[in-house]
Amino acid sequence: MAFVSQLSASTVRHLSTTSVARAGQIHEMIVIGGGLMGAGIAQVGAQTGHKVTLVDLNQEVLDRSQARIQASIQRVAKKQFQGDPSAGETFVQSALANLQIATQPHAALATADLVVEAVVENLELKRKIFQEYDAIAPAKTIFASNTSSLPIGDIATATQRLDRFGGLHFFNPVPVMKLLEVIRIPETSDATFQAMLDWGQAMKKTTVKCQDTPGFIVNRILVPTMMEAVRMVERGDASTRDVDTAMKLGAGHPMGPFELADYVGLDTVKFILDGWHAKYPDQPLFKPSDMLNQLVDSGKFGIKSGEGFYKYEKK
Ligand SMILES: CCCCCCC[C@H](O)CC(=O)SCCNC(=O)CCNC(=O)[C@H](O)C(C)(C)COP(=O)([O-])OP(=O)([O-])OC[C@H]1O[C@@H](n2cnc3c(N)ncnc32)[C@H](O)[C@@H]1OP(=O)([O-])[O-]
Ligand SMILES: NC(=O)c1ccc[n+]([C@@H]2O[C@H](COP(=O)([O-])OP(=O)(O)OC[C@H]3O[C@@H](n4cnc5c(N)ncnc54)[C@H](O)[C@@H]3O)[C@@H](O)[C@H]2O)c1
Repeated sequence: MAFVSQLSASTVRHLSTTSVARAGQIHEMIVIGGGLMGAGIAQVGAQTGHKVTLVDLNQEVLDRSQARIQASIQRVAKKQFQGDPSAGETFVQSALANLQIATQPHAALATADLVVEAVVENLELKRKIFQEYDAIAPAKTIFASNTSSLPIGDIATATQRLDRFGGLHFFNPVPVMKLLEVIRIPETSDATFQAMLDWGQAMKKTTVKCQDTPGFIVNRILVPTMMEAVRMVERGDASTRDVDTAMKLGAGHPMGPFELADYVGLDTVKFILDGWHAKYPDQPLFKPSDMLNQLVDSGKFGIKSGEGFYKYEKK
């Protein structure tokens, strides 16, 4: 004890990180939240040979996640193993064998190398979950959030493992989008950061590194771009359809800004924008928009509600 008290704070931090899952050694992972993103992360983890436990609130949600994962793995297999259906089937079966679902994390947490959180975008909920997990997870376990817009540091401070905390931001649809943003807070240790980068590679994603700043890289550019498109339409400078056509054919984007906003959900876009505006009121790029607010107020959330900037046929 006397020996420890003589060590500098940085040495203590270094010692505490020696037990972190070493680079390239993340085999067992837990994904919290089996919605759109969590199901995709769990799927890719299982497809790439990780032992995955997907945790959500109840069995009904988990059954829906599992069905979505199964359908998506079939699509991946069809594409990857064209002309060899039996190899495709082996791929599907071995991926599914790597995936467990659970309403409680305890059993999996005893040996997990990594926890990736993908529950709804709510700071207090994320903090509460990580605080609970922190009390039971072994020292080696790295914690990460897939948040789109919340500061990683604000989530991490609910735990005692700031050196083993970071951001792992995936893109929708996770099985298709090749990018993974790996985010560090000032306290993230080098060993943790390297382990997250190596894991991104093992997940067959291309990783980029970013500090804990609003929107990281992609959303910091996408959200203001989208809002600039909305403001153009609000001013009557161009139509939504023409802006989308222009950005697809003139800038090579797979979706125009309005199509993309409807795809990710207008409620999500508004939530992100309002959060950033509240935190940075002088930043004109984050200014709210009447058009976006009116759509969300009238329940027009995009594809998921049947209408946003465009109308969609209900499936
Ligand atoms: C605006 C800013 C707001 C920010 C909000 C925050 C959001 C967040 O933080 C960041 C993001 O995610 S930002 C958002 C980032 N996201 C973007 O920017 C997305 C931009 N969009 C795209 O890249 C394309 O439009 C898609 C890939 C979505 C669809 O591709 P498409 O060609 O238009 O249509 P297709 O014919 O249907 O699909 C073709 C093939 O893709 C495959 N496949 C598809 N889904 C699959 C799945 N779930 N599983 C497995 N496979 C799947 C499949 O092989 C399929 O072939 P199949 O023979 O049919 O099986
Ligand atoms: N949708 C996107 O395009 C996108 C892209 C990148 C990142 N994200 C981020 O990923 C996270 C999840 O987004 P999503 O679109 O998958 O949301 P979603 O609403 O589809 O899924 C959230 C899931 O979390 C579950 N959940 C809620 N409370 C829980 C708890 N206490 N324990 C376990 N599970 C719980 C819900 O039941 C639901 O299944 C958010 O932080 C979001 O900002 C979203």
